[in-house]
Amino acid sequence: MKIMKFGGTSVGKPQRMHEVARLITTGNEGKIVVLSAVSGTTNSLVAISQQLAKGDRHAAKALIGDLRAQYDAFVPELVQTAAAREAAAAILHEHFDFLSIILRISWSEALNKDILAQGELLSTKLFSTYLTEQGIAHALLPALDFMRIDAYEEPQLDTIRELLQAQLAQHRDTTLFITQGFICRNARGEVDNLKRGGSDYSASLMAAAITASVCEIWTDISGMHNNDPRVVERTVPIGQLSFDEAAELAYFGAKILHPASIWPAQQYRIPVRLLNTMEPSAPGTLITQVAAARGAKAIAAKDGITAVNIKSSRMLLAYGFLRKVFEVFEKNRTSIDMITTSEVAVSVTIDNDSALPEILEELAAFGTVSTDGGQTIISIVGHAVASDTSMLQRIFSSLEGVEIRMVSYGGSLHNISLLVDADKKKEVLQRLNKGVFNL
Ligand SMILES: Nc1ncnc2c1ncn2[C@@H]1O[C@H](COP(=O)(O)OP(=O)(O)OP(=O)(O)O)[C@@H](O)[C@H]1O
Ligand SMILES: N[C@@H](CC(=O)O)C(=O)O
Repeated sequence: MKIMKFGGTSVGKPQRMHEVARLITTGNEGKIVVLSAVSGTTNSLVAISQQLAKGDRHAAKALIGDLRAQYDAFVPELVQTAAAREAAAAILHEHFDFLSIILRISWSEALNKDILAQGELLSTKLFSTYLTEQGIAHALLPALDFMRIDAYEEPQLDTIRELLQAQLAQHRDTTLFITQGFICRNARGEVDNLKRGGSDYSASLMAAAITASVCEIWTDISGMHNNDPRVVERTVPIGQLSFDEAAELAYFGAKILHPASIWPAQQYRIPVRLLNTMEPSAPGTLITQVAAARGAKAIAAKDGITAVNIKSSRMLLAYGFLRKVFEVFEKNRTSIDMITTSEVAVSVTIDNDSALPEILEELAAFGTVSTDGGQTIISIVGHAVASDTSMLQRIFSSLEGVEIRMVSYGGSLHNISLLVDADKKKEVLQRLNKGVFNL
């Protein structure tokens, strides 16, 4: 059995859903098809929720009206028969009814999660209606019945496996299943999600739960490219990556994959394929345990980084200082990406500044603390890239004149990272494309 995950753009138009139906009905292997919300829907739901949180019901209502109009136009192009249109109208009625009820109740974090879940519920139900209209046998599996996260928002893979297997066992004669990405239930039993872009993570967790033959991630580009195609003009697809390389790229900003989506596949040795719905015959990228080649494969950029600098003469010849610093971040559940130290100073970077005031207050006990916001981590990733003896020279000569705030080299053989001001990101990515890949 395999997993096929289709992202927002792959289900973003009725014609694209028709194309997805063709793709999932080729071959005899059983499939669990994981869908994202129609592209733009989750952004709209976030905006609706934000207006409600601010108490602006009028603005929220207008946004709900706009979203409804988009779905009203979507349905007649998706399905043709009266029965299917009636079924689709009932689905819209149910979910937009919910969205009108929320205008009358007070906002809470739990309600926010319920609002965000509507996108994947709508896309899967509408897609299922189309499959039914086409006479394609399938079962719609409610992800809320088997996707689980714990109190620390970590997926509970064993529980997911047990619950998903129980669901599949109820449909022994079915070989095609449709389910929602992104959404899950939390430790309190409430509707929750795996964070933005989390449908990839859902797919990989499901692949691990059923030990799938492959986890296919279908999107709008033919595989992982060597650089961010949104920023750099000339980029090329990468045929093969190891799990370690893909994980580093996803974590350090390659948007095509959710950062956490590699570990479940890697743990259960399930190959991951990145494929293009718009060009299904393109080879895309295959991600497996081993790296096919050494050297730089791709460059990624991670935005929204803050550097925290601690200067202290007490650090001089002292031991245990770094442990105390790290404990502050651990206590505040904030992970560190890059670190550099000298004998009297340490700088670390974080991508989540929600606990920054608490962290700064606690660090002040150790020395002088300062921060630099608006930073970007640029990572050059590839198997053993750090042991390529000409790599550092190529990186630095292509970046001559650009101020580099931090360098991480040697922590991982597969990654060289630089911290630069966010407004230098585009220039750095472009210059490295030439310097590292000759493109
Ligand atoms: N290195 C890279 N290689 C390929 N695509 C990249 C890379 N870096 C950024 N991207 C962007 O990632 C996009 C695909 O990811 P995206 O998350 O938008 O897909 P999606 O199929 O809409 O999925 P979802 O709805 O689940 O988020 C591409 O359109 C591309 O612009
Ligand atoms: N719909 C969610 C999840 C996903 O598409 O992967 C989002 O836009 O973030």
